[in-house]
Amino acid sequence: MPRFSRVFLIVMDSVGIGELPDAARFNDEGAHTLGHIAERVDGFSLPHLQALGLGNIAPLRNVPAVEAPKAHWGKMKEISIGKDTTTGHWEIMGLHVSTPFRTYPDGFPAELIREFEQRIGRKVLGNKVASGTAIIEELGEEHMRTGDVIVYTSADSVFQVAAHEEVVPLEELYRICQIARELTLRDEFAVTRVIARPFVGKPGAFVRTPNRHDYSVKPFAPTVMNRLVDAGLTSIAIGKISDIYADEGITRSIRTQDNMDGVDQLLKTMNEDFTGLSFVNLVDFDAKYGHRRDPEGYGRALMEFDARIPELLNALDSGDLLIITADHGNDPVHHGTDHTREYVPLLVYHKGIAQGSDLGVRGTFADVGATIAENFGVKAPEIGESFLARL
Ligand SMILES: O=P(O)(O)O[C@H]1O[C@H](CO)[C@@H](O)[C@H]1O
Ligand SMILES: [Mn+2]
Ligand SMILES: [Mn+2]
Repeated sequence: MPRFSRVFLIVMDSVGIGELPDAARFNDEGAHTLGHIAERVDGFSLPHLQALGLGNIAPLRNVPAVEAPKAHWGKMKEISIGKDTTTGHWEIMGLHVSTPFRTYPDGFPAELIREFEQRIGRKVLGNKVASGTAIIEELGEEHMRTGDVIVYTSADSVFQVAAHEEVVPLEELYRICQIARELTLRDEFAVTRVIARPFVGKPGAFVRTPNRHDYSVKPFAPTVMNRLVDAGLTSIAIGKISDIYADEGITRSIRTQDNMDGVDQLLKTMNEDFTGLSFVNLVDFDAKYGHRRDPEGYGRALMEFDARIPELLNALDSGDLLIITADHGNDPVHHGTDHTREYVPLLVYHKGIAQGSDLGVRGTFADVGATIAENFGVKAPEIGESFLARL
């Protein structure tokens, strides 16, 4: 019998809590996603996360440490060489990404673009590092005129294809991305994720739609989620989770529209009878506010999430475990528009905690995966130390 029959895992995408010791290697000295938002945003407060012990992890303006946190608290270090979503999530589930994913700071090689253009029957615009909203402003009009697709990348290992939904119908864009996926599985053009980035609207007022779709490579080894599925347990993926793990180790996948929908879907699974994991990624923090360097928007999104915490806690049964964490930072006051190399917060709650305890600074994100593995009695990942006995 597992100690907890259901584990609910929430990744607040990009909600980092201060620079990692090796942040300088990533040009991220001084980054502090939560800290800088708290400093910057007037009226910022997170009363429910505060009650769980968020302010006990690190000093945050208006989110003080509390005497008796309702949850166990700590922060976790990333040992993998990377600060992208895939690396962070794979490490959470027990993989050490020791060879960084290949990136393309100067755009993709001409041979790849040529072959891609031939295969899709359209030309390419852009082919450079860019912010997704900026590049559609820059090239969207030309794209609408010519039908050429916009290709861009970032500090992550991503091949992103942006196209207007009325110029390139969604099915075609997805087909185009399948072709890009095929081409970038080759070693010489390796890319972790191909992402369809459809948008709508008129020049000067383009908006991206929720029809984004990611095509990720499969994890290079079985994750804790694979072990759960192999043991006949349930593994529910909500939001981007199925994309991030390329459908590996997942028994059911639920798409979401936004953060609040992600919380709604997680709550629905709390009303279901199952044994295993229900795992949600809340991507708006990162995609809508972190990359856009919008601390106010980010702060509001955090407060909106905070307001849902009581519902989540109430929906839990006595045999449930709730873990809240993140996958990397994305400090909205940091230079550039990319992720930041940070610790991630760790809050662990179940019914019947008289007073939470300090789980300390965890050596790897994989401590979460190791805990889940031990709880369900499946093979432990090669990295990570379970904190199950501390709960
Ligand atoms: O600027 P946008 O298009 O949001 O892209 C961001 O989203 C990508 C995937 O999460 C990241 O690699 C970053 O490039
Ligand atoms: Mn992420
Ligand atoms: Mn991101």
